Amino acid sequence: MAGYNLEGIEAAPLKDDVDIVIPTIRSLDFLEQWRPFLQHYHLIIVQDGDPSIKIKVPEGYDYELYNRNDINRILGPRANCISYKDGGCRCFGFMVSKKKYIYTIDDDCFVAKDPSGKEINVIAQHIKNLETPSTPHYFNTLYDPFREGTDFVRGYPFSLREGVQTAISHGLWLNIPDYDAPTQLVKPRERNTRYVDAVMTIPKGVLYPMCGMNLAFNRELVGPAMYFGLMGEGQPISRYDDMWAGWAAKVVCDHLGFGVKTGLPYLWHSKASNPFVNLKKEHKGLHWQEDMVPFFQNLRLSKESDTAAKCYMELSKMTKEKLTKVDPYFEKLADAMVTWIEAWEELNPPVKNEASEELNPPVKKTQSDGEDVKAKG
Ligand SMILES: O=c1ccn([C@@H]2O[C@H](COP(=O)(O)OP(=O)(O)O[C@H]3OC[C@H](O)[C@H](O)[C@H]3O)[C@@H](O)[C@H]2O)c(=O)[nH]1
Ligand SMILES: [Mn+2]
Repeated sequence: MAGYNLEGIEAAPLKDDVDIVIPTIRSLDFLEQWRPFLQHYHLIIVQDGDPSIKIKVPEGYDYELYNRNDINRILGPRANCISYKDGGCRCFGFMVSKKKYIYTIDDDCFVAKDPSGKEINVIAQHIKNLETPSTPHYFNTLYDPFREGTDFVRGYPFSLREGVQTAISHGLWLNIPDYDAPTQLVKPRERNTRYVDAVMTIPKGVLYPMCGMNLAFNRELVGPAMYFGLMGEGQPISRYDDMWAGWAAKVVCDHLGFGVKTGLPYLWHSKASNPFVNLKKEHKGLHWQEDMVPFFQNLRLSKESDTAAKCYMELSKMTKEKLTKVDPYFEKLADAMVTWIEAWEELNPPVKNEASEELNPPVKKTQSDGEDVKAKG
């Protein structure tokens, strides 16, 4: 055993170091079922769509809620980098958080059970994934060597067994799988009933389709690279928010020496969005991904890019240079990537050392109707 025994992790691990970010355009009733696992954590709710609609947050949760008016007020002209009418708006929550870890979940996701019938504590598993090293340089055939009851197999070089810091933990889904519209159309009744008891590191140099439905990451390592793009209303593409972020964040993690894991935990995805609507939203992505994926596979970031923010600024330049020929949209996206980093750095100024004057006061968060956003419970 490689020495990380997190099996006994308590029900609400690191509750002061995690923010739960939820994009919503419908209802938050799903939080009732999550109380045993999520109620101890602070929520950042990003309300998409019409800001005049009042979203009800179930009693007992501590939260901040931001609608479009709040985003416009806090970011000013830079708000135009945050998607409207697309789940990608969630990344605003990543930006305003001050915590080390983010867990983001969709509002049609529920608690799943493992094969023994035990309810799955997604946060506890994501924290285990993030708090134990990844092994991107050499594949361990017994999967995650840092889990209880497994280890590195014969032939695994000892020089590589320390692993690297884990930046992203990508969870999966029972019931409705995250299929694209064409697949959903030809397999409307397909349900994922297969629970695979494994966590594995995605090897360095390999991309993957990151889904934002059940996702956790270390904000301090990779936050600036987790921009969910410019999608939704007014844009030629939607539902590629998490894909763009996943490709970008993976090349940044590879470059900075961080790891990405996928597998456990599972949640129960309850709602199949309408495949015909989805096809309209994502059809350009189905074409463009044949160019976007090779773009990310072939790019090389410079050694001067030694932080996620610097990597992302370099990525923006490369996006403009290499993808604008695919569609002029990518020039607009490249500019939005720069705006995102500028906004991120304004809301998350570098921490000054003890000797210097007071840290910048945190961004004042108030709701659009003027009352202070208070931790509500
Ligand atoms: O205009 C919108 C649409 C949705 N949301 C919120 O985003 C979450 C995902 O929405 P939904 O469950 O309807 O989409 P799915 O097809 O199941 O999700 C996949 O595709 C879209 C995203 O990339 C998502 O991460 C994928 O899992 C949900 O919380 C909606 O309320 C929104 O804010 N604005
Ligand atoms: Mn869904």
